[in-house]
Amino acid sequence: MASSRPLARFWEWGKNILCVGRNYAEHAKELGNALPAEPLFFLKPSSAYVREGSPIVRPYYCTDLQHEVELGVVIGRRAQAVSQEAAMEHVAGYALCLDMTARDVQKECKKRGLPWTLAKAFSTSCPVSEFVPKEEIPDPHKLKIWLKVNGRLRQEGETSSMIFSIPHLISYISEIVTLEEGDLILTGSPSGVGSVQENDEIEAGIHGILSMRFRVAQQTCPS
Ligand SMILES: O=C(O)/C=C/C(=O)CC(=O)C(=O)O
Ligand SMILES: [Mg+2]
Repeated sequence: MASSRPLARFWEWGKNILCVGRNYAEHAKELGNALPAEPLFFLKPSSAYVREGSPIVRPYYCTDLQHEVELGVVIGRRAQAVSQEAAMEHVAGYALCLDMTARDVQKECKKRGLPWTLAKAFSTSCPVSEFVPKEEIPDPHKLKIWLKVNGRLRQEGETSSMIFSIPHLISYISEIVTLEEGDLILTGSPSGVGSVQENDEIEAGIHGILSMRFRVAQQTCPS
């Protein structure tokens, strides 16, 4: 049953954030990864959301915080094992997202065969833009997403370059995790990911649709 809560504020719902990785060939290559045979995904908690006006906080245990700009897909209707053909009926809209990553920690986790939670799921690791209703984006595979740090372009990618399309991702994920209204899927980052420092300003956008800005802050080490 549809909820009466406005999806335009989906980040307040406390629902799941599912993040797809290695979904752009150039990005998989820049990190030295093979192309995936099927979608790779991981989770962030909903407390990872941060909105414009609040900073992205680099965790005290991280020495290399990196940006990944990604198109987010907001689920509007429960999806359990849906076909690719039916998948888009479950989409309510889109948002621009950053998959902030403690890259040094992720590298260590990969080396030791540990989960990526410390690298990907910390508080403020998921900055999000305004919600864009699906009617305003007739084809989500024809978007240009970009990211600048201190005014310098770092990332620019076409969503047409995704290895697995949005219907493919929804269908695949929904066979494993039942998707619910208010859930968000981050569809993976194009190439150009890089480090940010305290006080840097990150600006990111979907060309012709929206942009957002965040400042980077440093978490103090808990005593
Ligand atoms: O395997 C790695 O070294 C890194 C993978 C990622 O961080 C995956 C993503 O989050 C992405 O491609 O967007
Ligand atoms: Mg990512």
